Amino acid sequence: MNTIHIDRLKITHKEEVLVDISFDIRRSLALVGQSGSGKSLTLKALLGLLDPSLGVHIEKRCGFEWKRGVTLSLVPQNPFTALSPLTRIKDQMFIPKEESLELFSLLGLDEELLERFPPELSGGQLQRVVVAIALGSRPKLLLLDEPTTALDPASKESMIELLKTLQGKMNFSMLFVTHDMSSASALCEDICVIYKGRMIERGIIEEVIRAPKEPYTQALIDAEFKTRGFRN
Ligand SMILES: Nc1ncnc2c1ncn2[C@@H]1O[C@H](COP(=O)(O)OP(=O)(O)OP(=O)(O)O)[C@@H](O)[C@H]1O
Repeated sequence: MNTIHIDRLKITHKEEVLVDISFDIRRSLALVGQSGSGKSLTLKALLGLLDPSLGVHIEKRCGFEWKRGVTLSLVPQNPFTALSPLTRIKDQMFIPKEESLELFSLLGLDEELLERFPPELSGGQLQRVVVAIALGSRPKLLLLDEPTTALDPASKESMIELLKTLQGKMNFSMLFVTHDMSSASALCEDICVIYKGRMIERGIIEEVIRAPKEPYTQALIDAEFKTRGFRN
């Protein structure tokens, strides 16, 4: 697995610089920050899906050939709105049936679900279908936009374990965008903390959680773990 480098990703709106960051993705990187810190803009810029009113410039990106929907796939935040409710799941897979069956089996989904419409599935099942669709092109980099937000704690945990298993089997890198430190640390090896569009701290996630250098990182950790006694 190559390390993916993103060098000076800059997003502007008129005179204002909304995002200006560089980061490396080894196996898995969590981009963590509060609401409005620039996480979604960063993902959209990588996908080439930014609002045209915004300026975007990426000085350099390397590590693999960037092709949206082929080498680069997105697991969106909300599985309920990601799929067309009036189209059977099988007609939203866009890959041969044998490959859909293989992915469904890897994801622990019953093949009978392929015949159903999205509203006939649970939130956890829908999220796994969305992951199956994203993995259909065998991407090199999987972008994850808070994909566990809509799930209950047990489904959240099993989704994270599943993503790690799939990564081992299918060999892709992950960029996980979230404000949730506990999910970030459960899924990723590295972290980049983002504040107002700038990287303020990065490193191996376990080390950053154990000894954060920045008060902002500390506040994110406290917000997530304090009540559960994580650090005591
Ligand atoms: N089209 C736009 N034009 C101008 N400013 C924008 C636009 N889109 C986003 N912004 C601003 O850029 C900043 C970063 O927004 P972004 O959506 O990336 O935040 P975020 O970290 O993903 O937040 P959340 O966790 O709430 O999704 C915010 O201040 C937002 O108001």
